[in-house]
Amino acid sequence: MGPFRSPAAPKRITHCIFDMDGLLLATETMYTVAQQEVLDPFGKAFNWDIKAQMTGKKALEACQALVDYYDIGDQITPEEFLRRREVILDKMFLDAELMPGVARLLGHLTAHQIPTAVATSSSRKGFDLKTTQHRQLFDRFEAILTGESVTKGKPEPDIYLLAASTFRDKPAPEKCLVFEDAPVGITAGTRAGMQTVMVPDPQLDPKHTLEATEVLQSLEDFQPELWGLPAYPSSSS
Ligand SMILES: O=P(O)(O)OC[C@H](O)CO
Ligand SMILES: [Mg+2]
Repeated sequence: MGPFRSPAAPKRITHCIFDMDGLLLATETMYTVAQQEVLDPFGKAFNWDIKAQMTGKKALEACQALVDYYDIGDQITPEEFLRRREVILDKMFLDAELMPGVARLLGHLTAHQIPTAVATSSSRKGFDLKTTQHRQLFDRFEAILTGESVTKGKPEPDIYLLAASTFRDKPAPEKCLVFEDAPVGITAGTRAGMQTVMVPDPQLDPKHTLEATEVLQSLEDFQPELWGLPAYPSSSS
C-alpha cells in the first residue's frame, strides 16, 4: 500500500498533533451506524455526502448539520438527535480499537521523545469511553484537548493552535504536523498554519482531500523521515 499523494515539499517538523476519531481510533463506523439507527424512523438513508460535511465537528454542530441536511428540523431538534445518538454510541465506544499503524507510530515517536498531543472534537466523556482499553497508549501524549477545550470547533483552527501553545516548548505552528481523517480537520490544521497528513476513509470522495499536504491510505504508510523525524528502524517497516 502506498500513499495516495506524496507531499510536494514537506518541511521539517518537531511536534505531532493527532486527531482521534477515525485517525487513532476506529470509531467513525460507530458514528455511521448510530446515525443511521436514529434516522431510521424518519425514512432517511445516511450517506457519504453528509458524512463528509459533519465528520470531525463538535457533536452538536455535527447533529445540527445532519438535521439541516435531511430537512427534519420540524420533527427532531439537533439536541434530541444527539441525545438519541449518545445512548447508542456510549455502549459502542467501549469496544473502540486502534487504527492500523497507530501503535507503531506512537511507540516510535515516544522512543525518540517527539512531543505529541491529541486534538479531538469528541467530548471528554466520549474520550474517556473510547480510550478505556488504551489508557497506557493515551497516557503518552503531552496534552489531550477535547471538544470542550475550545468554543469554536473544527474547521476553525482554534483547537490546533491551542494544542501548539500547550506543548512545553511552545513550537511555532509551522513546526507542528497534524494527522487527520476529516475534511473539516484538515481545514482546521491548514488554517492554523500547520502541514497536514490526511488518512481518509476509502469511501470519502477524493475531492475532499485536496487541501491536505499528504494523503495516505493508512498510517502504516507514514514515513517519518520525510518530515525531518527519525526513520523507523529498517526491521519494523
Ligand atoms: O475526529 P475527532 O477526534 O475530532 O472527533 C470527531 C467526532 O467525535 C466524530 O466525527
Ligand atoms: Mg477524526
